[in-house]
Amino acid sequence: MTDLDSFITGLPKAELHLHIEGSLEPELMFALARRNRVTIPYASVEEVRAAYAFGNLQDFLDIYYAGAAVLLKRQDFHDLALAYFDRAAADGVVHAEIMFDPQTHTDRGIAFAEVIEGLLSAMAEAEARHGLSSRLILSFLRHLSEEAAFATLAEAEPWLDRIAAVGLDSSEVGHPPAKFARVYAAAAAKGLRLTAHAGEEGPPAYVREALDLLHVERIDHGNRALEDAALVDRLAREGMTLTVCPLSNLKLCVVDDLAHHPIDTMLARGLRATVNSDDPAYFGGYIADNYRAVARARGLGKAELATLARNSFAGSFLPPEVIAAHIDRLDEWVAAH
Ligand code: HPA
Ligand SMILES: [Zn+2]
Repeated sequence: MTDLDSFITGLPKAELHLHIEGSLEPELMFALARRNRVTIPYASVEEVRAAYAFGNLQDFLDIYYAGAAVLLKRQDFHDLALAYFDRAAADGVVHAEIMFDPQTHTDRGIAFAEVIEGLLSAMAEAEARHGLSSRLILSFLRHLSEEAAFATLAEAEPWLDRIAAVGLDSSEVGHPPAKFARVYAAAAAKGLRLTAHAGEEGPPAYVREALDLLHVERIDHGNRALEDAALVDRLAREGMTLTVCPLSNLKLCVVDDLAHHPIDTMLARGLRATVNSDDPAYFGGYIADNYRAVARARGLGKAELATLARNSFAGSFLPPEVIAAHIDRLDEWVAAH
């Protein structure tokens, strides 16, 4: 390991953009298919990995939703999330805010309780095992209706004290944030924090809608905001966090080459960018792999990497005093390395 590799692994960091269903490794997919007697359209782990070549977001989503079919029981969601937390802890993650897509499961007849109780028990175990804190982000599937999102929010009611925020994911183009303005207002009224995917494939106007109509506190991805200079100035002025996912951007053809990834441009323009893994089992790397990939491709040094990690705590949904303590510890760690 080079000095920069071990700096990246050891750097205390938060992960803010992670779909727990996207952390389903092919090995676990096979194990759960066997355990639950679910048929999957692959003969081997190698065949699964070979299928992970995507031309765009929808290519990926089709395979990602199909993979989730092996998740049936509380224990499955627990095993899935604990495997992620073990892997994240090894990458220096001390806090993770994980998204889950209830509709992917409830639409298959799985009870909301099975999904969330499995995730919550893994979160408790991760805290005990690694000292890794975590929060849940309930994400609405934007290709489904406003009515379906409202129904999902209603199903979540008994667990609202254990859900930090709502998010918005799935097929972006054709499903603008405006479609969910009323759902987001209802979520905010229930005390939930707000984030949404915007500007991954969708235009800068979707990022503006997320700000103006959803009143989000962070933007997931946000790459295409860079096409609009006035929007960039606004995001910088408002200190908006962008949860950027470099290997995802490469695999989903949001960038053609990591050598052209805009992460350092974002920092240079004063944007509060962070680095995250999105769907690590599908995109070829966990969070430290993402830091390493952009560090190599864009020549980032320790100071920029520390800024990305500092931004990850600053943009989290933790209370201000907890954020301040994380940043103090990070700064001490950086000074010693
Ligand atoms: O990167 C993503 N974009 C939109 N929806 C998603 N669901 C999982 N990952 C993603
Ligand atoms: Zn995402």
